[in-house]
Amino acid sequence: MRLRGVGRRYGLGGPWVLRGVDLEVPPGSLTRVEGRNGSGKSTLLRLLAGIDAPSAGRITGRPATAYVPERFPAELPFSALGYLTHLGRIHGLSRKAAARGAGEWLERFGADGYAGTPLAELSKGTSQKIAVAQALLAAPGLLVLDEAWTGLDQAARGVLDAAVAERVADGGAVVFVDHDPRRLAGAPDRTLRVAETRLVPVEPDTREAPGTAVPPRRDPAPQSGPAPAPAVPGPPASTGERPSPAGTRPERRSMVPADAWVRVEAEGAPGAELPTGLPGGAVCEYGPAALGAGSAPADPAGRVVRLTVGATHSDALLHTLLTAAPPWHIRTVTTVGDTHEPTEAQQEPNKAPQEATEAFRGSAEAPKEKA
Ligand SMILES: Nc1ncnc2c1ncn2[C@@H]1O[C@H](COP(=O)(O)OP(=O)(O)OP(=O)(O)O)[C@@H](O)[C@H]1O
Repeated sequence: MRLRGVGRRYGLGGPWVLRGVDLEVPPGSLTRVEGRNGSGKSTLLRLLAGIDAPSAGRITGRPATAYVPERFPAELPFSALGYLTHLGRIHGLSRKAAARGAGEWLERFGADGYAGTPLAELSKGTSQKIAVAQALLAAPGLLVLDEAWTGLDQAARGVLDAAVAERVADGGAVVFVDHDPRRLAGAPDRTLRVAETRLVPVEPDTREAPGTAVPPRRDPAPQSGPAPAPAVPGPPASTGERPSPAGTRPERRSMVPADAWVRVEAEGAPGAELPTGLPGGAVCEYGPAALGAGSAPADPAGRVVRLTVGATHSDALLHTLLTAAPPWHIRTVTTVGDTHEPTEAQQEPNKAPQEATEAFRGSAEAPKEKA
């Protein structure tokens, strides 16, 4: 997708919020947008998402696009499942595929217990899960996230981190804004700053040190169209380099107490072996060939592992799993002993609190643990 000379101002003769923006958004790229409050980040993201039109310039080559707004329209007269199914249909899925995708994403975010709940009755955290799920379920070519992590609990943020990595690895483009400068740090191909109506690239060496889990894409991203000549070109093609070893990165600031534990359940490809030297001395309860097998039964297919690690090493562990060759699919991320992070149970005291911090349920073989 390309933006050429794009400008936006509100109202006739109003001041320009954006002006002369030239930008290429290639497939398989991850772009962070930053800038001061009121600088025009959301304006740019709405233009990218196609829900607002430029006052000047042109946008061409838009792929199927999904958008997570800053504020979710909670007043819509739908249940959570009905809304997601409806949105799936709008994104072009068949009714069956939309309903299946809606159910899967509700489960993955640990919100399947609220499938029949009207949107207006959902907590802020669950509403945000629905807002994110509606964007993810059609696997869009362009995913635009405006502060999408805000309001999500720790486990759901991990699910979204993993979903972003999956989208980019599948050749989708992701553009995001987040108030936390460390969000997906180290993963974006580029960071762009909105400043005084312009969009300028941020040099990597002026950025804060990285420290989170989502890896750069693993595969070279296909580049399409003629070579760009914009002020802000697309990110360079992947070199196919392996990311720096997990555990060498500074740890991400987290609301999870340092003495909490994080349990990760991951599924490998047939024959996949766990990377050696897992960060933080991760304890494997069960897995292929009963790796360090404990009391829990091994998954019959031998492809599911459950790893427990100190919270300060969880990002590095996720990073290691997601960047393994072949990568491991993250099934659940459960915070154990997290007393600070709001859980669904805490947000919605009248609703069933079971498995409150579970990102999504494991298979029938996977033994359940109370967090
Ligand atoms: N619908 C609108 N009508 C009029 N002015 C608007 C509208 N939307 C945004 N603006 C103005 O455009 C400017 C940029 O707003 P925008 O929300 O894009 O900034 P932002 O960088 O996302 O801000 P924040 O970080 O606070 O979310 C602001 O001055 C804002 O008041």
